Amino acid sequence: MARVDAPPGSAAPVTHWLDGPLAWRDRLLASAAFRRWAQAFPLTRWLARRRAAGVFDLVAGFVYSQVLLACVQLRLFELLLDEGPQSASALAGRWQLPLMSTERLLRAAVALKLLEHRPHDRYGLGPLGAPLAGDAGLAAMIEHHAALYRDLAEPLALLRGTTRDAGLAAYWPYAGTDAPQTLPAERLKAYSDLMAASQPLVADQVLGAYPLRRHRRLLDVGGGNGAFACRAAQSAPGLQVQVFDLPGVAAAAHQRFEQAGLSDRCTAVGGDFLHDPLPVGADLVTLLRVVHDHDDARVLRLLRAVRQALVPGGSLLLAEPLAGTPGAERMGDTYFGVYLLAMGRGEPRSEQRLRELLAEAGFARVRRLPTALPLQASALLAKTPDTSNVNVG
Ligand SMILES: CC(C)=CCC/C(C)=C/CC/C(C)=C/C=C/C(C)=C/C=C/C=C(C)/C=C/C=C(C)/C=C/C=C(C)/C=C/CC(C)(C)O
Ligand SMILES: C[S@@+](CC[C@H](N)C(=O)[O-])C[C@H]1O[C@@H](n2cnc3c(N)ncnc32)[C@H](O)[C@@H]1O
Repeated sequence: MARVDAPPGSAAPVTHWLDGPLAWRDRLLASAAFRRWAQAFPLTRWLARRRAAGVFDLVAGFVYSQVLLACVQLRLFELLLDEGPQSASALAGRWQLPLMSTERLLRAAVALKLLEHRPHDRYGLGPLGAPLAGDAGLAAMIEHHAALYRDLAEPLALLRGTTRDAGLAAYWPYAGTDAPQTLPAERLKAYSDLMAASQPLVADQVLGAYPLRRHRRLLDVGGGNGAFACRAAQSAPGLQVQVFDLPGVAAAAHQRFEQAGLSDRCTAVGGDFLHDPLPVGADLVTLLRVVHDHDDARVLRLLRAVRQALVPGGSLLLAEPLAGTPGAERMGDTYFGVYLLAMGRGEPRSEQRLRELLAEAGFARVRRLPTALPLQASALLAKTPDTSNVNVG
């Protein structure tokens, strides 16, 4: 259905032939009498129950999240994986928590499928808890949400831009300044460590979708403290890898390369990718979880700089969660839409919008690389024209 916008400044109401039938449907669903009928009538009861459960999940979502946070803070999933099923009293003793509240938490986690009841009154991992056991990236992300939830405590203040406790804006200091290269190293460390911890979630998708062996030289722009660069170098033994990030972050990447014994193939350059020239000569540039942090004007500047830096015929691999991902719509428009609003800059973009920006920056063929779990990252591969990089606008 095409969206119909009122022309700017016009007061004439915009209508569509579907408005009438949809208004009728809305009034029906909003009617308590209809809902009473639908939940009592055998043929519609299942749908009424499913809708009610859907609404309930929206109402209770924060409670679910905090049950999960308590499990993560108690390292419950790792414990059950390493030591097997446990009784409530054993866990209460270990955690020095009252037995009653331990049981309350364990039963809450069972209902959320994080845990399962096991024979002899014990608790084991459930189907949603088991994948979390030992996943340091997800655990770090779950613990990090405390800052997001502080910003969300008053959602209307967030929408009006009057939030008092700017948790995420302070956490991501580059989003609130036009001089990010002057940020002190200690303000870069917390987010860089979180990105490194959660980078496997992205690297698994990217490297699964696009093996790097065909490339000679990779430039990871906004590459953080080098976690992806190390994975990339390990996945393709002939590859030279360079990270470009803010000076304090690039210094941390340099240290990581030394510690990993990869300094002969991995290097790091510090600078501001919106103002400083990028190192030239790569045949592949990666932008992983970078573009959605910035508004369109900055993204265009960045994409043009990337195009300049690439050798003719070189490729750009852009990976991040996309808006409108089928089956993961809430991840893009709800989660990242709100997250980036709280951060103070950027937006989740659809594949179509990214294609437009890439075309405007002078990239030629763009194709979607299917990733195994688009919820975690989608990937687009764009090519520079085979001729030299002149006139990139
Ligand atoms: C064999 C048997 C018994 C059954 C077989 C049935 C079967 C096949 C089951 C499948 C089991 C399975 C393999 C499950 C796998 C589950 C997985 C992989 C779950 C993964 C979940 C990932 C999640 C929830 C990721 C969340 C990511 C988040 C919240 C990321 C946040 C990122 C942020 C905030 C980034 C910030 C950066 C910025 C600022 C936006 O630039
Ligand atoms: C969300 S993080 C992603 C890091 C990494 N690509 C990953 O996926 O783990 C964005 C990165 O872009 C870097 N960045 C933001 N603005 C920058 C700028 N103007 N110049 C250089 N790097 C910048 C940040 O320091 C940070 O490392």
